[in-house]
Amino acid sequence: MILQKVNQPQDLKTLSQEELLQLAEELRSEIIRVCAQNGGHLASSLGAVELIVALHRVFDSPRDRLLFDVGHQAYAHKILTGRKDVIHTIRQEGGISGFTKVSESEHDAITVGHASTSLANALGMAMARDTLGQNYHVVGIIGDGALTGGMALAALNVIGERKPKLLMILNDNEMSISENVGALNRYFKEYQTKKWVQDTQKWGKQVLEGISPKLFNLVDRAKEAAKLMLHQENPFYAWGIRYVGPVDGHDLPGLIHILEQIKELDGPTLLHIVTQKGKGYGVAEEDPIYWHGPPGFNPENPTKVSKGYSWSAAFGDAVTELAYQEPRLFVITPAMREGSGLVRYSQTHPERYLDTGICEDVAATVAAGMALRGLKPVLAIYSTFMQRAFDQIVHDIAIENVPVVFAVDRAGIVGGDGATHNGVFDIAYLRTIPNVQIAAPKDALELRAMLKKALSLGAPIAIRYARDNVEKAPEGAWPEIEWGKWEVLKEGREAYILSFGKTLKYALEAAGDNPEVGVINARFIKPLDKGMLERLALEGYKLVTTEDHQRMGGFGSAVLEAFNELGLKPDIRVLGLPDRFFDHGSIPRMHHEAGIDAEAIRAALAEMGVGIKTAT
Ligand SMILES: CC(=O)c1sc(CCOP(=O)(O)OP(=O)(O)O)c(C)[n+]1Cc1cnc(C)nc1N
Ligand SMILES: [Mg+2]
Repeated sequence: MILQKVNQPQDLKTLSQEELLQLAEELRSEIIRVCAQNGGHLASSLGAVELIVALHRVFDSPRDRLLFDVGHQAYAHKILTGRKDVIHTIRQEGGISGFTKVSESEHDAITVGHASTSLANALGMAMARDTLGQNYHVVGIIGDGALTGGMALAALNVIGERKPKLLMILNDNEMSISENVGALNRYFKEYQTKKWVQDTQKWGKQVLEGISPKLFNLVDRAKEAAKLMLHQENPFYAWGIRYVGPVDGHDLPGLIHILEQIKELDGPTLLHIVTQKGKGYGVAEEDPIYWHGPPGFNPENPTKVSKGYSWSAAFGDAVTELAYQEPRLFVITPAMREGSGLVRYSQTHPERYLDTGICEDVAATVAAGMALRGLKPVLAIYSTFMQRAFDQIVHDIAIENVPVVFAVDRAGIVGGDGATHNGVFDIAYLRTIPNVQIAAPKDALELRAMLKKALSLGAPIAIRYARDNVEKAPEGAWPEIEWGKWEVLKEGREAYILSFGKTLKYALEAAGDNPEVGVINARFIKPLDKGMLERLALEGYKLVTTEDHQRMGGFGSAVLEAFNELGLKPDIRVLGLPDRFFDHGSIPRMHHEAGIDAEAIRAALAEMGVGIKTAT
């Protein structure tokens, strides 16, 4: 086993070409083994194996900085940089992160999980290096999906102007999570199929094989001039960035060779490599969408498992039905078709479906434009990724009360993806924006009721739901809902627990059959049901609020502010996530640690002296 001889990247420097090829296969097997055990980003990591081996052969991490965009494709990087003995803990409680993480290793140049940040970060590092008179390589590795993000494209614009010595590697597998979208993606798809491009590549590879880096530089300059004369429409030229490729991203010797030849080139260079997502593992090659991030599986007999009926599926079923009733409904996703439950909708209503690519900011403002001109847009977006659209929600939607409905998925702690993916800030940042309303359904029926009502209200409305399974609502069920009114789920003689969405189950568990304690489905977070709040306070009830959201600025904060406005001071405890990040791990355990579960609610009730009685 070659991997036994490799503990740090410098151990790659002495391996022969055969040993490097063998190492790549061993890394592939290890990635499959670990993902079979833990689940994880299998297809992306398999597709980046040769690239990562070549990078660590040619460059000197951690002196040279390797920045992986999103960081989900970096399992081989983790194994080669001193973490092979802990790779089996990836995404597990107390284990290593599923993404690169600065605090985890000196070899992890950036902490990521959200897409499109690597190039801006790489520019910053290259400029720091040059300003401080230091000398090391900075390499930004970005996927074709992440390159659809505005941050990445804007960074290219600045890089092309500043022209630092910087290597960017476009890992192009024509996939995001779904098939990739966008004009750049289409251009390169066509570009690669052009006969003259393929012939030039072949000729170029032969020529480049046999020449020294110095001569490569001369050839490169001649090629640049020729391409400019041919008015090569390659967009990277417009950005003033040297473009090299496309080359085979699984040809390990070829990759090593080309990296050695371009690593010393001055100015910004983009190496375009073509890879296959899922490379080397049949099922993942055939279906890179399912195997992008599968749950655990049997590596000998890998089969797809159903993850159960989720809130995402409930949303997808609801909009698919609604679209038949409402011809102006239009659904947008920023590159999360599968994750947001929209596969069936995209097939049944393709003419009213848009995948913008990984650009939540653009998606929000496109929705605004649609709403301004008479459509009824629904933007399906994860809570955490909606953070990318904060200004667009204020500037393009809320100020003019533009009617966009946000279907906010993954609200709350999400588990294996960890801190970069938890959806725990949306209430805090949305409720401060005038005109924006926030609702949280308790089940699929209430989701349907809220969705249909929201589309008739003509206002910006966020409907948030967790990463969780839910009972399927009957087809054709469109119940009414009294907008802005909470729902008493259980009467109480002395106290009430106010909660919504996922934490309602903790509230009901804490109340149990105790006649002293009631439970209210506080399903409208903005506007609050102030009439209910006033009644509860005036009638002297003790109150506990609980939410799977930061305590600071969350629902509980809103309730406290409301009592302050009402001039009322009930005995109340506000439970929510403490002021820290929650990494990957078990959701129930993190809820317990955060103090928002049934045990914490009971403790709060006891602290207020609420009698723990059982029904007589
Ligand atoms: C992990 C995660 O959350 C991923 S990985 C991924 C596709 C990336 O495609 P790329 O071509 O860059 O890489 P590839 O998988 O190797 O093809 C998306 C959309 N997401 C969700 C997502 C959505 N939106 C933002 C801002 N960041 C992320 N990470
Ligand atoms: Mg890709």
